[in-house]
Amino acid sequence: MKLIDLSVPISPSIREPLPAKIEYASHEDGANQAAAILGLNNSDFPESKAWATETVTLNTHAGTHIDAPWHYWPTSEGKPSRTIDELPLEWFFSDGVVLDFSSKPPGYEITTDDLIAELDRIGYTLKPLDIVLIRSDADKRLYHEHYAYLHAGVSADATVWLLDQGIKVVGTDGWGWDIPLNLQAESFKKEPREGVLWAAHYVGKDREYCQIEKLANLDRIPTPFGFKVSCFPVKVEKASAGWARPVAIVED
Ligand SMILES: N[C@@H](CC(=O)c1ccccc1NC=O)C(=O)O
Repeated sequence: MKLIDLSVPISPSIREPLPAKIEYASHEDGANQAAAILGLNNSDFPESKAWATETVTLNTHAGTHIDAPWHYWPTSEGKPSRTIDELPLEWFFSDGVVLDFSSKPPGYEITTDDLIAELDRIGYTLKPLDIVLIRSDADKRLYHEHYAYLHAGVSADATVWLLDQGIKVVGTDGWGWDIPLNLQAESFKKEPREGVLWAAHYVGKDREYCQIEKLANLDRIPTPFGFKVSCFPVKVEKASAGWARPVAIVED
């Protein structure tokens, strides 16, 4: 069995609007802290060393994470949208499928026809609860200053089509599921109209689903299907997303 890490690190080096902040406390800092809490001297600990810890300030959408329906809109399918802590675990451990759009340029909008053509090419028919992973190789540009703008996105129609196949969890190795936000804004400013800004995300108003953003290493999964994906989100109370460490599980 082979396990493939599909996550990016939580790192301040990734250029995001709200990047991660990590304050590292050394073993010496830990001895000082423990001494203060316990009424001891730091020198009471061996070599004045105790716990190393980190304090992380992190938006729920920074790093590899899973969006909950609440992220998209206050309601979904006519009910209050579910938050990340309310979703069934069964959605996050299932058969995986990689659809390869790495030959498409950054900013390309993937259509329903593109999805159907790629499924045809790999010879696979989607079934309910498959986890569909969109590969654009944007993770290879993870430390680029414009990383957030350098992926192929999925159109609203194509998103609806995936959900029509019974899919509940989709994923992308790009910064976002939609085409890059700068292209959405440009198009809207040229001709203000509905269906341009965050179009695919808003599909979640009518159809309950989750999307994994900022995946990595989809190119390392040896087969387009015939593997499992484990991607349990961290249970952040009442939150619009939870971080995850998705893994592809490939049997020998
Ligand atoms: N990728 C998400 C948004 C996102 O990641 C985000 C949204 C608001 C504030 C911070 C975010 N991520 C990290 O800074 C999107 O495409 O909408």
